Amino acid sequence: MDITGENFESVESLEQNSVLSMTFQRQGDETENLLRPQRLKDFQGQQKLKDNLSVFITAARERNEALDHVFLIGPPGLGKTTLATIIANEMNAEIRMTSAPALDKPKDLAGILTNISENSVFFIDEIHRLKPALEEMLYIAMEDYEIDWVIGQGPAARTMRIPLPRFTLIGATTKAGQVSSPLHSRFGITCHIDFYNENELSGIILRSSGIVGTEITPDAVSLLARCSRGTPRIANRLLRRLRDFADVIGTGIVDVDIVHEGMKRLGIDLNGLDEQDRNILRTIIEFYDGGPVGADTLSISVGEASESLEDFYEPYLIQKGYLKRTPRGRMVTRKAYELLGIPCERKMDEDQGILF
Ligand SMILES: Nc1ncnc2c1ncn2[C@@H]1O[C@H](COP(=O)(O)OP(=O)(O)OP(=O)(O)O)[C@@H](O)[C@H]1O
Ligand SMILES: [Mg+2]
Repeated sequence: MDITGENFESVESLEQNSVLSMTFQRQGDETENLLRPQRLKDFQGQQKLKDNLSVFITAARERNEALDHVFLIGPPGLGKTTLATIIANEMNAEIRMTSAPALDKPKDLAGILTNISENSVFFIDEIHRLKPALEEMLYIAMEDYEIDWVIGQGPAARTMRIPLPRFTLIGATTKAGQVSSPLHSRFGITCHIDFYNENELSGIILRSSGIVGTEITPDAVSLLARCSRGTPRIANRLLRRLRDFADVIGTGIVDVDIVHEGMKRLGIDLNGLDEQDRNILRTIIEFYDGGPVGADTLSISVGEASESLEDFYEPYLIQKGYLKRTPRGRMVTRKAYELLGIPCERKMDEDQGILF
């Protein structure tokens, strides 16, 4: 590790910078924070995950230990950051938040690790983007609660081991496949967060409407849940837009008519698909005869960054059975043709609903 004694001086200020940049980012998300549950009991859905977490948290608290390191995996907006905050709250622990792209040099990470308090939570978002040198430092920190520090340069250089307080690392990622296995294996608790079903989303919409003070009818809650893409962040965002429509063109109450009108105006269908979702499916059908088409080619064709195509659009289209990822590229299914009302002339594997 190439941390020199003179770099050590600046470690603290750098650490403050990376935490500061996160603070600014989070200030922009005030409404989201308002709706963010703070306790496990308010976190809707994901029952199995909550039950397990609750056991691990209780056990760690009773032993007065730091919780084992937690790895949170799931598409954007499903509650990774929320869960990290909840875990810290339930552990009565301090939380430090940063994201891997904000950690540039090993000293940035060392600065945070050497400044955290006993049993606190350290949250690293987008952990798949951690640089290799930092990842190596994290291995030792997670396992031995120490970091290696090189003092001096050349032949006079010597390594010092600095002990760290016991802490809980929470790493979050939308791309579990890009996290190296040595890092993955050092997390004692792995949580996969899946898309939410309509019941769970209804619970989230009801809770949020109570917080923001929007009146919404039970039928409208269920309909909105269907249109929310299995994603709490989208459910909350759509609820805010529907509140606008209800206030300006309706009676102030979000009812089924307002949901229908709002979804029409926002270009969202009753499966929760938006214009870009349909554009992706239509592009694969019309330009690539249903596929397969490579991810990079597809991203250029639909004018969407490959990151958001892979992290945001594809997981839901795959989960809903409109798209498949195959070794040769992306392919649409029969369901996609049906959705768009395009006759399919290619043969289908009836079992899998895919073209061949
Ligand atoms: N289980 C849940 N119950 C209630 N609200 C939730 C739940 N999960 C998420 N939310 C709401 O959705 C919003 C987005 O969640 P969060 O920011 O935790 O997602 P994320 O997984 O961290 O997304 P990203 O990958 O983009 O960072 C939160 O502000 C919160 O209000
Ligand atoms: Mg997040």
